[in-house]
Amino acid sequence: MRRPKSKEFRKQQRLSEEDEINLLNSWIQAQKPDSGTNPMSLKPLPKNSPVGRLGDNTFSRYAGVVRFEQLPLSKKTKDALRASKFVSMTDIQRASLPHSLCGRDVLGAAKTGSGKTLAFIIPVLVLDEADRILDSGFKRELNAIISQLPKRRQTMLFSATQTKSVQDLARLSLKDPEYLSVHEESITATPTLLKQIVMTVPLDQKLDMLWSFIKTHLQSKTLVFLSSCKQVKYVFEAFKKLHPGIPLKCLHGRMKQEKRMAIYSEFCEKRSVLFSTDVAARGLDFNKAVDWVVQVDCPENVASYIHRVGRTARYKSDGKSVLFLLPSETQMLEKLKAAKVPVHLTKPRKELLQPVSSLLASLLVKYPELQLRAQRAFVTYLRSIHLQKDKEIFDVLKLPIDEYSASLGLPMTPKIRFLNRNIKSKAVSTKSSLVEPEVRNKENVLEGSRGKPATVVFKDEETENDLLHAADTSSEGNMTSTEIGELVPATRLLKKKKLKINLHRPLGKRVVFDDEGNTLPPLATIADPQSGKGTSILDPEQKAEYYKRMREDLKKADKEDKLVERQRLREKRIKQKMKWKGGDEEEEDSQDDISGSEGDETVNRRHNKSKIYFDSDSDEGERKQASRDQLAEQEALALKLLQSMQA
Ligand SMILES: Nc1ncnc2c1ncn2[C@@H]1O[C@H](COP(=O)(O)OP(=O)(O)OP(=O)(O)O)[C@@H](O)[C@H]1O
Repeated sequence: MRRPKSKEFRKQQRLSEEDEINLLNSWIQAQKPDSGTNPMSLKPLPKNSPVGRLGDNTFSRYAGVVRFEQLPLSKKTKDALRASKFVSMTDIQRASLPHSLCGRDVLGAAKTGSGKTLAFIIPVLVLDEADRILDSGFKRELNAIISQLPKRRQTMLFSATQTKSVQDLARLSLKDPEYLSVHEESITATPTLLKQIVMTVPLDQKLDMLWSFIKTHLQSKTLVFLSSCKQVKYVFEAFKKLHPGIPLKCLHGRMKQEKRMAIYSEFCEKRSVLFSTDVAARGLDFNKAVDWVVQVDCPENVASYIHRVGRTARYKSDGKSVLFLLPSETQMLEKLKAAKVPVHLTKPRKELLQPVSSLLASLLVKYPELQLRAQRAFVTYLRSIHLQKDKEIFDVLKLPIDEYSASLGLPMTPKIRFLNRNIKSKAVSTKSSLVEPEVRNKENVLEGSRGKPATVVFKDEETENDLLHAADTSSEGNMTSTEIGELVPATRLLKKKKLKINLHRPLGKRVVFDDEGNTLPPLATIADPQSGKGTSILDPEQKAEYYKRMREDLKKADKEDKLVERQRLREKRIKQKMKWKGGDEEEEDSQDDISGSEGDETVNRRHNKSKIYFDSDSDEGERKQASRDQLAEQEALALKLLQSMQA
């Protein structure tokens, strides 16, 4: 048992802490770097040169040093850094720590994964992801926080895509902040070890493409970005049911914080695919490297792109990313280029495409709740495009909605009310009539999905360079719409005929034609004494004979039907028994996909399994009885019919 520390000991400790603070303060004040300078431009201290107090009032220089040990930090902080194996500082830490330690406000800009967290954690503090926090979406929350802060304070703002807007900074009352942007001279805005690929993919091929990517990268840790919670939920649930051979997980803003943390830790530890919204786009450092970042839906702007891809290739690791761009979104390439983001435009190849739409369609028949998810995913995607600010890139009117709906496995295109309302007026002037599919001109809507049948996809991991077939150009090459069309033609075009119901058509009349093509009234072949067969049937004796034969035929057919039905049920029973026997193994195999994704679901599945066993058993009996009843009913009905005809 730990003995309580004596009063005297605590006093001693307090005094020595006070002494340490006084010493640190004197050191900080004596060696303050000049305001407006970047300490990185100073020479590092020579190795083994003394650190701390050198004489009565002389201290070692701490601006420009490279090791944490050389900074005026408390013993506790230094011990913790050493224990975490942080020895040398990164650029942003070297540049900002000397200023922040002497109490100055800081505006820090450095690439993703470059160590900004420690740069503010050490002096503490903080508004991280500054540009996002200053976004209008967080206005109320930020104002509430600021109202609780003391007037005299030190403020530091950090981001990989820093804001310099005077208006934003005024809101936080920054006082002469030190602007420290350590990668401004860099030729790229993203980490050097990040390999970035862009592919144009028509909307209705996105899921085929994603599925193919996952199936060909089973050994990778992959982070997939989609634009809404509902899309994340649908793709996660549907793909999970298809068992791709790698654990799947999902993360979105509707999850509780504890659940998010659990998924985050699991993803850090295990090779898996994480489907996420932008909730995972910023600040998250997955400590066991993410191999691939896949952006299925185009990010809202370049800043968002940079943060998303920044989840891989962190600090000194390498990483890869791929962005699927719709043919109508290729403007994004120009914006990335202007922001110094080096992307390689890659031609997808057809050999490895594994279409998933038909599998999804079968799943949706089997699981009605999944169909609901698919409908929601469909609507929220269109809404997200509709709400995007950058209209140069995002144009909901250019989307092939019927094809997109079919690609999600949906049997019918759901109604899109918000578009109906907003586009009605525009639809008059625009050729693409998204809200009125029956008059839509296919040429306009299927932009980029014309041409040869399925090309596409990804390369196997081991032979990656062969699989990701480099395009003629990098992002510099402008693509014409014809090129785009040839590049990624549609996997399939599901054309739907609009069925028209003619309310005025005559009802209940069957038209019969004779050999010359003349119309005859219904049942004329039986009733007309001149028409061969009909004559004989109307003869009473022959009629009786005819009904007798019919009855016998019916009985015979009934017997055969019963036999076939019995055989079918027997086979089904045997099949089911075999399935139950082999069920345990199958369940274990599928655990891989289920475990980690939704913990409680594993338990539910186990429950369901036994439930299915008993339910299906009793179902079988009921079904047998029902089919017997049905046959008896049909028999009785046929007899009744014959009798009434005889009468
Ligand atoms: N001085 C250091 N020495 C070694 N590793 C470091 C050092 N500083 C930070 N790291 C490591 O680098 C990785 C990235 O750091 P951090 O998460 O702070 O990046 P960031 O710049 O905040 O990125 P983002 O903009 O994406 O939030 C982390 O795994 C962190 O542990």
